[in-house]
Amino acid sequence: FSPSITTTPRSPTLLDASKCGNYDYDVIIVGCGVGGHGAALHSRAQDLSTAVFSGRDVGGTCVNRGCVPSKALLAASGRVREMQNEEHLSEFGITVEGGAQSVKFDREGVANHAKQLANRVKGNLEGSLVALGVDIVEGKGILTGKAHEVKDDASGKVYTAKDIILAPGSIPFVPPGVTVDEKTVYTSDGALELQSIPEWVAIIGSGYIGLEFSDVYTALGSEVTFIEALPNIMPTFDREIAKMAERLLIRDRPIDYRTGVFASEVTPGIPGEKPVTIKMIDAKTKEHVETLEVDAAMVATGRVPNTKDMGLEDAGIETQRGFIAVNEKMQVLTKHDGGEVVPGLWCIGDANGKMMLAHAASAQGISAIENICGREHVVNHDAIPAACFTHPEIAMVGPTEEQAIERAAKEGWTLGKSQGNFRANSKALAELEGNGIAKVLYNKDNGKVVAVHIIGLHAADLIQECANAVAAGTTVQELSMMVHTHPTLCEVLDEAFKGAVGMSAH
Ligand SMILES: Cc1cc2nc3c(=O)[nH]c(=O)nc-3n(C[C@H](O)[C@H](O)[C@H](O)COP(=O)(O)OP(=O)(O)OC[C@H]3O[C@@H](n4cnc5c(N)ncnc54)[C@H](O)[C@@H]3O)c2cc1C
Ligand SMILES: NC(=O)c1ccc[n+]([C@@H]2O[C@H](COP(=O)([O-])OP(=O)(O)OC[C@H]3O[C@@H](n4cnc5c(N)ncnc54)[C@H](O)[C@@H]3O)[C@@H](O)[C@H]2O)c1
Repeated sequence: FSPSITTTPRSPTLLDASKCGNYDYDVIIVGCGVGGHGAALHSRAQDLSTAVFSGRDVGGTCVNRGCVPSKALLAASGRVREMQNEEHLSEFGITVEGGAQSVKFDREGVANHAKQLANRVKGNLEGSLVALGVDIVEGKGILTGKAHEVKDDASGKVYTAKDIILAPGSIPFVPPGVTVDEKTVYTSDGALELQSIPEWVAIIGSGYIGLEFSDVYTALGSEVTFIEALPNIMPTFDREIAKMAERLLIRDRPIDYRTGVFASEVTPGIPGEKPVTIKMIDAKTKEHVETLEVDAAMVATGRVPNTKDMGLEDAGIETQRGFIAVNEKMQVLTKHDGGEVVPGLWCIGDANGKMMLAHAASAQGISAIENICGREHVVNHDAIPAACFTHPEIAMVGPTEEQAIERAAKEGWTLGKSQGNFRANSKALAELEGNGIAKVLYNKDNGKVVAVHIIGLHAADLIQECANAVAAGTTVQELSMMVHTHPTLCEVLDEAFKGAVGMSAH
């Protein structure tokens, strides 16, 4: 996540709050993750006096314990995988003296790369806030129960603002019965420190986090067993893509899995002395099915909002499993069903549960500020892309094919489908990465792109063109006439767009 500074730096704002009348600030933001940071930058760009409560955690999950360090681990481990793959190297005509297996890595060095990158991005983030004149309050912000007020839990000082944006983010969800010691049984928080590379690690949950870490672990030499509660592995992904991912990311690697089972009891071990034990029960019958003894277990079973102890009850706000209800404009509602708008209170990012992605949090922050400024704005969540940074990557925008079929039937339009292939793409073949597809789903009646799912080299970068198309309502007819650079991976999409209108790509 790279912060962009878009306005002229100003001096601190506390004393020159010009628009906020009787308040200390125009806007106070509680939480300084990417959501809070995005909101703060946009708030200053509108010349609003702005303060952020950071809870001593500038950058939040994404920068310190999420996107940034995990991508550093994936980058380093991906290189190890590639350089140790003798067959792959020999196809390029490359040999490594002493054999590809002589390529070594240093666990601490890899871990340091992740840590240093996180610190660097955190510093950049903090620097951008300071340069723009955002006041940073280091403590935690707690609603006092009186409108427009936030208390600093460290000093007890109360600050006021015309508008308050809650951006407290999320923390790992640990299912009941699972004991985490962050050494042998850990969440992503512990895993990112890469304290060890276990010989055999069980990963509980086959979502984004589980998949990305299976990529890191297998590249660094571990064997992985997935434990997934739902009947399919990778249950939240488009089925066709998940099947292909199973071939590319699971079957060819030292990975096996159990599906339809809950990890009901997980007990930490002692490295080198006592294994981690994992009792599994059938997801339907709840009967014990198996007990595994492994070197380590990673808990990747989703995330829950970090909204405890921030004074929500005192402010008359009822949460659902901790999630704060918001309307389309990001205004906080008193409750999830039939709640009323709480004036001057907004919630963005993971805590509102709309979409747990860094760029979604930031986009919601910008949107909230637009609405605060009186310019009505609604984020189109259907046009927000997502990516899983495995090797190869998986990326998508819009509903899965299964969801799109349902949507088309319900709304009465015809679903079209067209595919581009990496195996026919010159750039992919030059990289010896011919595995993968790009699937474009569109509305046959008006030509508009509904969703795109890609698995293949640099899918995370390729998806942006598709997200822009969904956002702008571009049709496959228009896309098929747009010129794509040759030779690039973008031509995989060109093939799919052209295929949708009966043209053939070169
Ligand atoms: C391992 C991992 C990898 C990920 N990879 C990606 C990825 O590649 N791409 C992607 O888009 N997303 C990724 N995510 C998800 C992404 O990190 C989150 O969606 C994003 O961080 C949400 O931003 P946020 O601002 O809502 O919350 P957070 O980043 O969680 O920030 C909230 C901040 O508020 C602070 N806070 C909480 N309460 C208070 C309070 N009362 N007062 C002051 N401060 C408070 C918290 O300490 C935290 O610093 C990943 C997550 C994980 C765990
Ligand atoms: N690249 C990215 O964009 C990225 C990367 C990592 C995380 N994230 C975000 O972080 C959030 C959390 O990721 P995640 O992978 O933890 O959650 P997830 O919701 O993607 O996947 C969790 C999986 O765990 C399974 N599960 C839950 N309880 C279980 C149990 N007791 N036993 C066995 N399986 C169980 C679920 O069925 C599900 O498949 C996601 O919402 C994602 O948006 C994004």
